[in-house]
Amino acid sequence: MSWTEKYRPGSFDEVVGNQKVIAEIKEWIKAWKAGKPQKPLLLVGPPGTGKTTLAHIIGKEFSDTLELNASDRRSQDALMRSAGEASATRSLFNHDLKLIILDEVDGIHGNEDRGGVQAINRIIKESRHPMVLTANDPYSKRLQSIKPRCRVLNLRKVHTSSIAAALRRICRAEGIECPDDVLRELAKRSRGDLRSAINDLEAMAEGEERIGEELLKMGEKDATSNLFDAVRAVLKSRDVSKVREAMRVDDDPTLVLEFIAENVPREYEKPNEISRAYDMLSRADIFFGRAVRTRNYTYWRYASELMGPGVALAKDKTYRKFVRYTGSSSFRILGKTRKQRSLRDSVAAKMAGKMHISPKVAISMFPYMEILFENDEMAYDISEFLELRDEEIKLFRKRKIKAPKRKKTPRKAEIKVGPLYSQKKDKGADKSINDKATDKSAKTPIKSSKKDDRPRDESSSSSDDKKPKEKQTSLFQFS
Ligand SMILES: Nc1ncnc2c1ncn2[C@@H]1O[C@H](COP(=O)(O)OP(=O)(O)OP(=O)(O)O)[C@@H](O)[C@H]1O
Repeated sequence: MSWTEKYRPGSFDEVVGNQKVIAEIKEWIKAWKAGKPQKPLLLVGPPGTGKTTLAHIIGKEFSDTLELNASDRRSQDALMRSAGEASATRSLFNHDLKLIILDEVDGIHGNEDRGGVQAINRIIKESRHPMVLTANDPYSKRLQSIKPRCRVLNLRKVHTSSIAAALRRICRAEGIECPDDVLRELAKRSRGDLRSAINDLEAMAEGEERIGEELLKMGEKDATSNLFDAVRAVLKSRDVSKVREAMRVDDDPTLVLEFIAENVPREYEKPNEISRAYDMLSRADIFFGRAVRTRNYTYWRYASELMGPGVALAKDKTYRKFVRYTGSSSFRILGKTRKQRSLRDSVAAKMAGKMHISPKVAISMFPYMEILFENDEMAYDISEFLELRDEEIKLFRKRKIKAPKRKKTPRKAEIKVGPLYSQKKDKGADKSINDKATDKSAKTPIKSSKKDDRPRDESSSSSDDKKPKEKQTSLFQFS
């Protein structure tokens, strides 16, 4: 049994925080017992603050409890069948009062939930039994019509010092030593969510008798705490309903998939378990893709089942060990390589523009470029031709390129651009090479080349004959 269940308060005295709300609840119960029917209670508050716990404690004050999860498949008929009958029929004696609990009435649902709000409103209207509803989001659209029919009690996040005190009690009961500052830090990180604080404590205390600062560092979390709770539930448990519950996080579900995928081999030990888990994840990924392609987001449900319960049941048994879960390394890698990738793309775009090839083909030519860039002159010419910046050049060569010493012949650089490539078309490119390749004497050759209206192939061939052929094996040889 998880610690959150083990230490779930059984009476109002054990509930931490929200004492004003508890006082109002007690009055509400008193009124019902005195034969004065009351509006249903709507407990609204952040997760892990004790709404469900309070509903169950209230249930103990009545003869019976009928609990419905409003997030489950419930249509108007289903709700009325199960709760409607019970709510409308009541004997004349108050000791027969049944508490109807509707948990998470602001849940997220698909089309089959049409009529759910209507059904809830109908039950509220017709019920002669006390009712407690719970919800997380006070601004949920679903609550708009329900709220006016209820007595709304807002639960606040549990105070850090109260959470620390609750954790201290659990440590004492479990025989675990933990310094106060560590407990306070844990409480602070839970941001008012006592359930998450207890879950963290349990994970950190696994197999330990003492929890110290060091362990606290290991368990450090960021804003993605809910996400880690989901990962922990999937990897640590084989309880399908617990896993499903934990999978309901605010984060992008594909991010949850990434985090689970990252941590599977940290938790699972047998190769066939790991293989089964990744099989489930890859199937889930297919459904995510399908959902995006077809915009039919009901596919998410399949994905969620596969990456949640599917991965959880991929293991033969649960492992009792402390595992440090980490975020997805694929994002870290993408983050680290972002600069490199943008350089790659900008060079590919330049090559594509000048060489009339696609960026993809350009990227496939990078290994050849590295070879070509080993030669100083070639490296100089190509980078001039492509107008590469220094950092782009570094993609192909680490050493600096020295400007080649050449004779001041006007045609030389033009020829190097290569007879295959149309010099008629790309005068701009030739010019830039001429400008720099011919160094200080650049002006003369450009002038002469501009005046020259003859096709370059012919004009260049005579002077070209005398030059070493090797220099003509330009960029375009490998295209
Ligand atoms: N105020 C509280 N006092 C004592 N324990 C609490 C309190 N709030 C939460 N807990 C602990 O957290 C567990 C989960 O609490 P509970 O299910 O009542 O939260 P909730 O507010 O209904 O959350 P959710 O909105 O996610 O359903 C409980 O079993 C209990 O161990």
